[in-house]
Amino acid sequence: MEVGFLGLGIMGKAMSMNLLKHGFKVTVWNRTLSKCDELVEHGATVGETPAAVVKKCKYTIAMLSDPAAALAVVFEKDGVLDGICSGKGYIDMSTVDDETSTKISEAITTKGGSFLEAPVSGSKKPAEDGQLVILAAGEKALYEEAIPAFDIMGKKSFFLGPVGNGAKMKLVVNMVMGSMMNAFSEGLELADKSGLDPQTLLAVLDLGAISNPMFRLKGPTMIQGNYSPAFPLKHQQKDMRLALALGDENAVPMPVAAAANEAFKKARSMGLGDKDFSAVYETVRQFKPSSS
Ligand SMILES: NC(=O)C1=CN([C@@H]2O[C@H](COP(=O)(O)OP(=O)(O)OC[C@H]3O[C@@H](n4cnc5c(N)ncnc54)[C@H](OP(=O)(O)O)[C@@H]3O)[C@@H](O)[C@H]2O)C=CC1
Ligand SMILES: O=CCCC(=O)O
Repeated sequence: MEVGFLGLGIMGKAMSMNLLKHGFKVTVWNRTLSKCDELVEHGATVGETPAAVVKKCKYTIAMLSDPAAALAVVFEKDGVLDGICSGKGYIDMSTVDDETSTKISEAITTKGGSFLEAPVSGSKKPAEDGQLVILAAGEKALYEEAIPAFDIMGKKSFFLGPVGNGAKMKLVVNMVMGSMMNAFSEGLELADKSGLDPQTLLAVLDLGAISNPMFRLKGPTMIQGNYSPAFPLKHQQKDMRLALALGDENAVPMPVAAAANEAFKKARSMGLGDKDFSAVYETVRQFKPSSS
């Protein structure tokens, strides 16, 4: 099977590499061209523009940073729309809002192509290991055709109905995750400042009702102050912002998520946007009294 892949950041690189390793023919494109090199070493070919990739491949997947990037790659000159036509499928796996996804879907289908949104749960390591959770919505026939690729990239795929439902599900999940990360950061700091060993807190949390993979994975590195990016903080803040907008639209009060968003914004203002989202811990760590 031949697929195109647009966007070779942390996630796109791992996902396209997995497709290559499992025998797919992959044509890649990335705005910063040099990021294609490693994929080429593993057998990928490079398309000069998104349009060139779409013209070459029956199916094209995108994994881009945010709504602005997802829209630019489709609508700008030599973008996806310049290559799409009947018989071709476009699958956007970026985390965006439902309005962005709907705009892209309408443009693709107007030109005769088919569209699926398919954002993912799971980060760098699950992407490398083919263990993502895929939250697809849009054209059911394209979903079924994409299953061989989804089965390589993920451990479970959901089909959630019309375009927008995948984007919304992803934003709800990441809103919960971002709120949890802030509560966890405060807990680590509270343990430390009140004379407890944060490592013991991790052991206690892991044995109780709120044990979860995120605390288990991120706790030890947060205590070390190691924020090597798996999920960049700027993207988590984008997801909180988009989830809060969804809350506005549906009149859902979300005071916890709003506070978490402020903490991520604070972290960005501290220059932590490209660090892992767990670096939000630094927003509570920095307020420790200098005498302590
Ligand atoms: N990292 C994670 O754990 C997860 C991330 N996600 C989501 O997946 C998406 C990608 O995340 P991730 O790989 O971490 O992000 P990265 O920041 O590592 O990569 C972003 C990609 O988007 C491209 N890009 C940004 N702006 C533009 C633009 N204007 N035009 C064209 N290309 C652009 C970048 O190109 P360039 O290299 O040129 O900058 C790069 O390929 C995001 O929506 C994120 O929220 C979802 C699940 C987990
Ligand atoms: O969008 C990023 C999600 C990260 C994760 O699910 O671990």
